[in-house]
Amino acid sequence: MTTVLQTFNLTKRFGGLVATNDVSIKVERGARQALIGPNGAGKTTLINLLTGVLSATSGRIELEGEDVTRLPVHARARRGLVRTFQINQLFAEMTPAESLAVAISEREGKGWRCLRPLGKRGEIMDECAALMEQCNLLDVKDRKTAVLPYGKQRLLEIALALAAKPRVLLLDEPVAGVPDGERREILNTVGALPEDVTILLIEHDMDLVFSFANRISVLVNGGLFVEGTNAEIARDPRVKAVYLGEEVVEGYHD
Ligand SMILES: Nc1ncnc2c1ncn2[C@@H]1O[C@H](COP(=O)(O)OP(=O)(O)OP(=O)(O)O)[C@@H](O)[C@H]1O
Repeated sequence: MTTVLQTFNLTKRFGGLVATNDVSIKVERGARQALIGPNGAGKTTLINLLTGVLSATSGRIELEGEDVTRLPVHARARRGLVRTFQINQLFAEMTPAESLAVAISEREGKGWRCLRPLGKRGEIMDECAALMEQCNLLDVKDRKTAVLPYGKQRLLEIALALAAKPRVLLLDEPVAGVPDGERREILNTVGALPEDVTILLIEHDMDLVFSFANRISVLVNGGLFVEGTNAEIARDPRVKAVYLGEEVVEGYHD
């Protein structure tokens, strides 16, 4: 197996608080890996370190063997390390079709010219349509993002991340805040993501974690507490203990 993303003794301090404590994790190519942990465990901080939103106090991050620890967000994204991001403010006035056309066009270095009937517009529109189909957005493609159901907005976040052609996709709580009736579409879309895209999922929803991931890393107090297959994590009494009786891994069966 090839390691795509790896951290070496990664540490982040905020004053006296150690939010990420000496974390060394490996993500293999094609993995479906989940990052879980109780509130305040350091999940968001770790993701922000991986994407470059935060800079590490010490330690190293490698993407496909290349040291990216000091690279800015956009340079890591260009190398294929992409996260879902909150669209609510960014693209509120645009339709999914327009936002995706812009995202694809930006990736191709063509800026906003895609909105004019010029050049490779046809190819961009084809890719746009394919992404909307993949992410269940065709039925809302011409509606303003601001008025879309929340589940569709989260799907658009995934589609926009896919438009960047990620090699590693960091999915940040894709069903957080989504009403029950809209979750299935997201679970299906996430479940059908292309196999060649490596995925690290941060999630509180254990149904999604156990149905989607094949490897789980548990963070506690900023440190990597335990890592293993779904079955190993589900039966590990230490994991149950750190969640202090929350209904976390009870529902999982081999
Ligand atoms: N910018 C910051 N300044 C100071 N402390 C911070 C900052 N960001 C995070 N922390 C602290 O770092 C610790 C880890 O926070 P983080 O948000 O990474 O945890 P989390 O696992 O994502 O939590 P949750 O599941 O609640 O989102 C917490 O104690 C938090 O208060």
